[in-house]
Amino acid sequence: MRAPHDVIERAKKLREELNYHAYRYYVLNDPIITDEEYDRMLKELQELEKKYPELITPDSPTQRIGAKPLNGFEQVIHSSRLYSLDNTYSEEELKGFDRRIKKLLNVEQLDYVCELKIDGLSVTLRYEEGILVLGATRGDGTVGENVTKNIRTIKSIPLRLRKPLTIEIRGEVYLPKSEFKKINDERAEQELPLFANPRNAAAGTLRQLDPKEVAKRNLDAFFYQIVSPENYELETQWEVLQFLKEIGMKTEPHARLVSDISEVIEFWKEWSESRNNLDYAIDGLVVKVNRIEFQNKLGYTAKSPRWAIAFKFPAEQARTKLLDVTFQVGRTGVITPVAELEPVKLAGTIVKRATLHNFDYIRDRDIRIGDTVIVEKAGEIIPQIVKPIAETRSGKEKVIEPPSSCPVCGGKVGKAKEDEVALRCLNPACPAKTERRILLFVSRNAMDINGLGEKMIKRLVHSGLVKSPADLYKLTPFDLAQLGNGIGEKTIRNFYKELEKSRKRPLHKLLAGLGIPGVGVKLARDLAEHFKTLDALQNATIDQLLEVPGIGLELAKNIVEFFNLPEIKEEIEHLKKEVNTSERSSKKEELLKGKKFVLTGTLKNFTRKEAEELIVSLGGKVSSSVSKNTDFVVVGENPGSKFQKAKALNVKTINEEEFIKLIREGEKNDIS
Ligand SMILES: NC(=O)c1ccc[n+]([C@@H]2O[C@H](COP(=O)([O-])OP(=O)(O)OC[C@H]3O[C@@H](n4cnc5c(N)ncnc54)[C@H](O)[C@@H]3O)[C@@H](O)[C@H]2O)c1
Ligand SMILES: [Zn+2]
Repeated sequence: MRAPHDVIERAKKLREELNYHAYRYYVLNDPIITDEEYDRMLKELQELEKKYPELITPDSPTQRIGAKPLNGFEQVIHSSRLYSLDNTYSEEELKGFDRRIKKLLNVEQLDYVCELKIDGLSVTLRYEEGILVLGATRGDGTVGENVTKNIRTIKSIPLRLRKPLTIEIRGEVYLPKSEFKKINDERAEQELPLFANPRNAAAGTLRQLDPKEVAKRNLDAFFYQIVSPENYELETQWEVLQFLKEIGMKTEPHARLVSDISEVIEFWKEWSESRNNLDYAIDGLVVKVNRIEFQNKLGYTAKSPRWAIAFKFPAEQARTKLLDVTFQVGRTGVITPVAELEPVKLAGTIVKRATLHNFDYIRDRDIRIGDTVIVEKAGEIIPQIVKPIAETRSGKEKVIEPPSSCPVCGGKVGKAKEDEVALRCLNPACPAKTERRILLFVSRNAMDINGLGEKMIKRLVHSGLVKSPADLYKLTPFDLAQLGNGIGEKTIRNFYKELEKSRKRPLHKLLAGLGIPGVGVKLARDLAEHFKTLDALQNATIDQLLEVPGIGLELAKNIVEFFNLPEIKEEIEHLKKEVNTSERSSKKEELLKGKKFVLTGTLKNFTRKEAEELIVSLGGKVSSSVSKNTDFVVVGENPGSKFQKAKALNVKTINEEEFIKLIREGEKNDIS
């Protein structure tokens, strides 16, 4: 039967759309539709192609997986293909899968292994005689990217196996949720686009060209597959998992062996509920036929194994009404439209507001006030509006117009650069901008001026007393007292104490507080270390900036541009008169010299990585196990066995507060 014209057109449209979104997802790591929407379109195309096989083109998204490797990495031709997985969101379809393969195998009963489906990206590792020699991404399944150097930075991946095997092992690299949240917080602070979910963040991280940058983010990995398991006398997937553990690979600890599809469904229900308790994102289960002999009999389609299926959890989405749109003005004047929603329950919390990103986003999706919309929470980030449901419109919905003037100061709005998506308030003196700039300047990672809360900053800015960070240093007690209510003598005294301390902070703190586009806490440190003084950095050329690891051309240009802005030049002249502008670090590096630290449990103010970096920057050492030679064990929440061991060995333990004290000590010494 020949496909009718409209079907041909529809298939073409779907192919184009799917290819575009696959490109955004796999190559740019920046999807703009949800996985559920993508999967729905893919299913529609699959069904059309099933009915009219002549519609299948070699480039159809139903025939291929992933994407071509990025330029910049050496290509790796895989020894055997890496496949994608078929997926379903429905119990009925899962039962259909069970019936189908039992029929194909001609058996009554089947064992399955249920594994949690980690939302990361697949990698394949090659060990030769026990030594890690290659790590590669999946790419398009046939050709991947050689990311060995980046893989080596992942601490849980052994560089040497417990047995001297030559073996190829596959698994999933992921970014822990806590780390994902931290990276997005940093990006939000810098007004950089956020990663949509941990998977995109993990892919964006592993596919960076600079392993040093990769090492700074705590990627982790789980493994679940061995190529040619028969060669190691393994007969089932369950044995594969045990074997992987034996040779030193990390496997996901919740996998379960079951003997019936109903148990799979039970397991799926359990995890749909408790998925949020894990520190890694999972988007479903992977259900695998346990016997490898059966797997081999079933084989593969163009895209995926016939012996496995991803049984996905429903997306964390809900429908609600868009009541209104308000506007938030950021530090650089970016105006973000915010959806005010009829409160709705989503993944256990009540959501009232969600981001609409920018006005192009609104226009592309034709979102209107009064619409019924889909809100989604992806991972841990702020909820976003996915799209309106146009069918439910009454005709009274209102088109959302970008504001013609700044909602805070009434100033002119426009785009800073022609190709920019964001709309900005162009008034350099906009109080909303000033407020945000001051907030950044006084924050803990920057100048750390305690005792200056959001409210007080608001009052200082609105009274006109503070127009820039340097103005903080010119405030008189009289100015402060004048602000009225709640600002007593004690508050004022405390403020001056903190302000004085901040004058002597090292350069990297100042840099972190200036709001240089694209420069977060870590880069601020790197820049300070490299250039030593603010003068040197201010006068740095693009070439000199490129010498700093982690700084690319785009960023270097932005930094130069930033320091050339007349208002920034002026601001810096003022600041130079008030605060230290050099990175004096000699004494600081001595502070913890030779001291050995072990960390256990979760800290509230730092990630593990940050704490480790701090210790190292102060001359200390961090090791992973407690011994008699350990000087301090820093104990966070829910400490592990290291805490017991420390007590048993009589090693000094300190809590987070004491740890912070120790470090503050470092900063004081550094500046005195
Ligand atoms: N939103 C978008 O624009 C967009 C675009 C393209 C693709 N996607 C999404 O990407 C997905 C398709 O991507 P895909 O081809 O990588 O497939 P997939 O992520 O759905 O499933 C296959 C992958 O699962 C991973 N996996 C995790 N745990 C596993 C385990 N225990 N055993 C085996 N594999 C495991 C492996 O990396 C494997 O490659 C779909 O869910 C689709 O919605 C979204
Ligand atoms: Zn404004």
